[in-house]
Amino acid sequence: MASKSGARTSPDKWKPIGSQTIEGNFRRSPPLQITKASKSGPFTPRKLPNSVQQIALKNVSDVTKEGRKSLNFHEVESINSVADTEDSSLSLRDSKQVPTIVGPEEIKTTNTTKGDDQENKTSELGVIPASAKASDGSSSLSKTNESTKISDRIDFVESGKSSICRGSTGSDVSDESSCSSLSSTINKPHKVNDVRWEAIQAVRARNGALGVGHFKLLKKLGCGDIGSVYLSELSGTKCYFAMKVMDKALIASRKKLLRAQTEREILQSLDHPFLPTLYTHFETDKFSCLVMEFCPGGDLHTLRQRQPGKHFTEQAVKFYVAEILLALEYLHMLGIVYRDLKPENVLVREDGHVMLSDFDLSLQCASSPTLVRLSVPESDPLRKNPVFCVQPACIEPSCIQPSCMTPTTCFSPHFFSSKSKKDRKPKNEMGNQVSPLPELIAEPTNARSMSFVGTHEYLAPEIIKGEGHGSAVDWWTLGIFLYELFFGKTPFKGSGNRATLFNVVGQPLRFPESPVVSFPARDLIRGLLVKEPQHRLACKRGATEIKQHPFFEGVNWALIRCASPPEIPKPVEIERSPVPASSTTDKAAAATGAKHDQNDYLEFDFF
Ligand SMILES: Nc1ncnc2c1ncn2[C@@H]1O[C@H](COP(=O)(O)OP(=O)(O)OP(=O)(O)O)[C@@H](O)[C@H]1O
Repeated sequence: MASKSGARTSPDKWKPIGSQTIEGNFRRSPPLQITKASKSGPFTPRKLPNSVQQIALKNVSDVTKEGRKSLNFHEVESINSVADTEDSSLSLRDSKQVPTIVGPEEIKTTNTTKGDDQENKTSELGVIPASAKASDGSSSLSKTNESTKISDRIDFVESGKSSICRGSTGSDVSDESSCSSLSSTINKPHKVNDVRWEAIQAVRARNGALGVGHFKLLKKLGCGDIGSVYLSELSGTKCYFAMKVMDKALIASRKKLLRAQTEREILQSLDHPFLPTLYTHFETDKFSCLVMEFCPGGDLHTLRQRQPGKHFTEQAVKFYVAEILLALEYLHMLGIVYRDLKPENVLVREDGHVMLSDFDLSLQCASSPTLVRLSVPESDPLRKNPVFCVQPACIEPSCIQPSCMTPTTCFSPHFFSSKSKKDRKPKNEMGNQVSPLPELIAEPTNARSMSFVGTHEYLAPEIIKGEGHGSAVDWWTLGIFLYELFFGKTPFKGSGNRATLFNVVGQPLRFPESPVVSFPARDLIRGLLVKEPQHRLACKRGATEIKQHPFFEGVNWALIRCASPPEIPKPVEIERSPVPASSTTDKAAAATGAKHDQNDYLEFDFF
């Protein structure tokens, strides 16, 4: 129950940065997720009756027409996997339209829900016809070996959908103790100076466990596949949070408990400047709630659309990609393959730095980060004073705080190299730079999944081809991400999702003539978008390889979080005045079953 006490708040007057344009902006469809159970033994495709497959296929087709949605079609477990993230489901990560296929029961539900729509969607993800056009019209891909493979993959996906057996590993993830990388929500050493963390701890110390009664829900921020997110205030503290509220019965009926659990467990384990903080989580009879850091700056997709030409400058791209790279490196260290990188999943914090959100498609597996000492010449001062503060360790406050007293100097100009042009190495030598520092290799190299997971335009070729994938998919998606931030579009987008998949596998990478993007930037994108994962940049030494690329030349990795962001969101306004009856918040409240109490806070009947 939302508190009835406290000053009056007008949730609809709350204005996040860019809220004026966010609503009007085109927002890509949320991800499609097709999932099949993980299993612990060797993968054996199972088939459901054709009729069932057709229904499943129709729903895949349905979502593929919608645009950029994540696919999550888990077919085989990963080696060393604690758990692949999903139940056996096919779902559309769309707040309005979320058909889900898990087992026969759920297919039935979906069938009912989708009704007439299904017929004309069947062909979209069916076997791709021999004459299928594979690109935006400029180039076509007739049925070659590659296209045959994609078709086979789609057939495989279809057959995979029919398996309703949840693998034995599917429930392992529930046991926190079974995954050494997961730690308690309480244990967040990097939050010691965080006022929100202190406020939460103070309530905890005073009242014991936190519950929904400690929060005022102010505004609905958005809706995902497994829950709705609300701006909330810890009562009496003026500390704001994003609270994700998940209807337990609903997610259970849609076989998404495992996804919700995966997300919670991953969030619990995180303590990194560019990843979300889970302040607390609690359950009511009906709802499961995650209280996270609130990002008032919206997501990077929306922010990009507000830029001149709808693309970021090189300096801005460098900043955002550097932060996301560190986040991915940290995740890989924890044995988490993220799998769903895209601008929509990158949220802009109050201070303009970014964080990667949305972990329900991630793969958890084992990782053994290794510190590799490179040979350093006798004369090198590093030999006497070796620098052991490798990148991940540098997120420790003790490591970077002293240098962070003047935040604006960390990124610009010192974030970048101050070398003059003539001091710079020729381009052909640039790729061979080797850092004398110890290198951390954080790749979960043994991770392998056969799941069909991600967002069409971001899917790595090995996922589409069903060859099994590992952490290299995150480096592929980083390449697409870079490309999109630079050019305002993704490189392989076709006229439909099927064409996009063909293009990813079969079309060469091309760059538009404008905007003009530097050679190192294009070189990095090329390195990341190598179709064979074993030849892709970072496939061997992970993020370390990418950090050493000339595009990031001069970046002070340890101090990025102290650097000046390209854009800082305006402070959040929360005007405390009555809410007009027709307000957006009222509509959100009506949609979610919430209503305003006498103080204009959202009050949830279901609590
Ligand atoms: N920490 C946050 N701060 C601000 N807004 C947030 C935050 N987390 C989520 N949101 C908003 O809520 C929306 C729903 O988030 P949520 O993570 O539930 O779904 P999603 O990102 O669409 O993906 P999925 O369907 O996989 O859950 C997001 O699109 C975003 O606009």
